[in-house]
Amino acid sequence: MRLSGRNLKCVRGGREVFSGLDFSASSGEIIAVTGPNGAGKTSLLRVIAGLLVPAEGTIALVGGDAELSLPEQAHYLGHRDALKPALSVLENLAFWREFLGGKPEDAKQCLAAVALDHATHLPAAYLSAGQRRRLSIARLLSVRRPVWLLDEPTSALDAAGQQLFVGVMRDHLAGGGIIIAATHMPLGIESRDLRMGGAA
Ligand SMILES: Nc1ncnc2c1ncn2[C@@H]1O[C@H](COP(=O)(O)OP(=O)(O)OP(=O)(O)O)[C@@H](O)[C@H]1O
Repeated sequence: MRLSGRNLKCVRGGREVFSGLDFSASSGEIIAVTGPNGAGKTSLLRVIAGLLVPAEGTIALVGGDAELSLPEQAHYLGHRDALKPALSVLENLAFWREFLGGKPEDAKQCLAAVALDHATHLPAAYLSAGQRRRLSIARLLSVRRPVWLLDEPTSALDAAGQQLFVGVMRDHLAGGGIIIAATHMPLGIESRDLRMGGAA
């Protein structure tokens, strides 16, 4: 499987954020998108996820499921955790499994992978920032999709959480997945760098 972007241009609010941007990643590869505030890292992830239309350029996923679009084969984890505060940990995961469709994985196992299985019935409103992030990471595991688009995935994670997340990423890559992660911090895993320029 190969995910690539060619000659991508992104314009937001009438201002060019980036142009002439190329990238490619094959199964088992992770790209760390780095650069200063405002460089366009989130915008690039949103373009790949199909949430923003590029002003120019193309994105292709070769070797995926021909019946599905790229957004249907990708998980987008934004830097804000998309959780419903009144629902419990387990109910939040159930919501996402329903929303995402496809074959669901065992919810308890997904929560165990991020060490949240002790808090399944706690309302999301009561979770700490790091626990909310762990629950968002469990969403990546709840329905298998080959492409992971991650925005500051390690923010709010403590050292143990970061270590767990490295294991989660390694398993995904070993299974032939692709990860594109925007980050200001080292991911703790060998990655290729895509450096974006621009001013704050
Ligand atoms: N909805 C919007 N309308 C207009 N401009 C926007 C919008 N969203 C983002 N921008 C602008 O696009 C540029 C790129 O923003 P983006 O969030 O992609 O940067 P980033 O590299 O992810 O930054 P950070 O490191 O701060 O997260 C910024 O100048 C930002 O102000």
